[in-house]
Amino acid sequence: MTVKQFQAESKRLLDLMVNSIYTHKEIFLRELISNASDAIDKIYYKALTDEALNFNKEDYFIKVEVDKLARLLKISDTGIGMTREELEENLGVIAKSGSFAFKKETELKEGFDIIGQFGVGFYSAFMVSDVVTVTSRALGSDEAYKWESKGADGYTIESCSKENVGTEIVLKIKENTADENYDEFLEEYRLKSIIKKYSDFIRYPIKMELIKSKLKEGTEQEYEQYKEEEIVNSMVPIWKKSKNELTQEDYDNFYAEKHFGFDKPIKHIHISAEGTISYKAILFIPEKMPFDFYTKEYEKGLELYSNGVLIMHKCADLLPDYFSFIKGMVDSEDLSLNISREMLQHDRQLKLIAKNIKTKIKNELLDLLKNSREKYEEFYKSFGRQLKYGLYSDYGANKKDLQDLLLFYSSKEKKMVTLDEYLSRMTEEQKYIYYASGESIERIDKLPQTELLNDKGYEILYFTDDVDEFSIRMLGAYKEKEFRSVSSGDLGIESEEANTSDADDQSNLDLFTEMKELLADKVKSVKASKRLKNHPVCLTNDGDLSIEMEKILSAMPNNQNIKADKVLEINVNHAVFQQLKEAGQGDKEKLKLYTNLLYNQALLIEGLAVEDPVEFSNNICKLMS
Ligand SMILES: Nc1ncnc2c1ncn2[C@@H]1O[C@H](COP(=O)(O)OP(=O)(O)OP(=O)(O)O)[C@@H](O)[C@H]1O
Repeated sequence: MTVKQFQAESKRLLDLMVNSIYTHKEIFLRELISNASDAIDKIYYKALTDEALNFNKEDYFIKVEVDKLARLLKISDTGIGMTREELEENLGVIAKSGSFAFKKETELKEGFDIIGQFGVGFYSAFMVSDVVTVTSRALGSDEAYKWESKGADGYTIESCSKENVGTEIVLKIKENTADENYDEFLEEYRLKSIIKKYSDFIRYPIKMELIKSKLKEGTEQEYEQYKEEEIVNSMVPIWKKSKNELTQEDYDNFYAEKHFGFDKPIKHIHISAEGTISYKAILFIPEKMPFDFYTKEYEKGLELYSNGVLIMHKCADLLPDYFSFIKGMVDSEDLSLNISREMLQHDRQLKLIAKNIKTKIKNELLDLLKNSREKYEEFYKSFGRQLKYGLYSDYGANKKDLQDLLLFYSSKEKKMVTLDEYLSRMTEEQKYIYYASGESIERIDKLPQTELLNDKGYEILYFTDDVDEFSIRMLGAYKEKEFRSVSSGDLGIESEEANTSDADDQSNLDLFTEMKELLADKVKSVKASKRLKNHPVCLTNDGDLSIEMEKILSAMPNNQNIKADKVLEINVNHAVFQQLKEAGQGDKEKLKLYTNLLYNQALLIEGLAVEDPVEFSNNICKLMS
């Protein structure tokens, strides 16, 4: 029998397969089952158009059988089969229109992960087997042919006999090597789990003979083994069912079965889109944060199916980072099974799907916020931070999409509020949306900087998350209202307060200049406060960087010691100020002591560390004695 040569392209691919060190070799089974399913589809469609043909669903199935001793794995189908010519054409020539050819030789040599990047169809069988034998009888033919190959050296074709129409692929599974275990592909239970994982939703039954054990009749402890044929796949994908056919439990089960999370999702989104793009998707909004969510290990993405066949476990391109918590799957008939990861990024269909999904998720979240506030707040506790990251990532490109999903604690309402709710309560003369940053609600409650605003009855949003201020800075304004920190130099309040009347008289200004000199570059200036009521001092900032941001930046690993420009504000109506004034008029030592004490108090209130605790404590003693 003459050995025929493969086409050059096919030979290259085969070489790669035979010598592959790819770690997910199990996908060969997905590829073969997918081909078998396609072959049954073809008969099915023929039957739809040809009255002479009857499609009897029970006659159509895929079967996976193992002969452990002989190291053989057989995948057979009752599909359309192949003629001799088709065997030559389909298996001797690489069918891919260029996905493979488009990679340059050099890239392939450098270990380009072709298998991971491309579904590779039939040839993937050579990753796990030494010899592949395909026996096929085409629909309408009495003859059958056997195609056989040991890999890149070529293949043979001869006629043979086969009882039924269809194709049988027998793989001679490789022997184990020091690094690779091939025996697993001869274990029924391993095969079953591979089928469940990748081909669960193939429309036709995938049958396997599984060894089971049962109690021997008449005994109480003796077991005997027997074989039983089982359909391994569930066949109908839940996403292809209509929404009214499904219960909440169905969705919850699907979530659990797919290992999307251990919690119960807060909401599912079942999409069935048709039109310019057609796809189906089931997405979940989880309730609890996965333990690794805010670590590098966490991988975002959705399962991607092409017409019921899983092509990618985590397709990251389907989700923007700020929705990285979303779990689920997408199935589209418009996507090729063999699309590469690289090509996916540029795939127009996929981009459209991703855009569509993004809008749907946003709308569902808005709906949750509007109609199930409690649930939304629960969700926000876990993932609000991610939404806020989304605000400032990509240079704020997504801020419009995300701004209405934000929640902050309100000084007035004593609960989480949206920016829109804040706006609805603003009075006409209120210029800005005010916020205060701090470690916790309790701490912010006590911040002296909030006194004036509270007095005026203005609502303050509390920023307790370290991303808050950064993301709000990116947002800049909400519906044309700018944000303003309670610590910022200008609060935009026309001061009709009497307490500032003598604040700027010359003697005070001289005193402040002197205090500034004593504090040197610790502060940018010392001045009379317009915002303090009961507290003697506070720190505010002059410039873009707030004190809160300074704290966050200095806690980062690559701390560059960036400092906010601090202003020490003094309450000129406070009893302490009189003492300070008196000290300033002659007792320089006392002025130094008071200035230091006040400055350190302001640091403590702000949650900043006192620079020299020993000196601070000595100063208190000095004051007492
Ligand atoms: N079990 C089968 N029954 C009938 N024809 C088959 C079978 N397996 C493979 N073929 C034929 O061989 C061709 C090549 O298969 P291969 O898996 O390499 O690529 P493909 O299936 O065309 O591509 P894709 O995997 O992207 O669908 C198929 O298109 C099909 O015509």
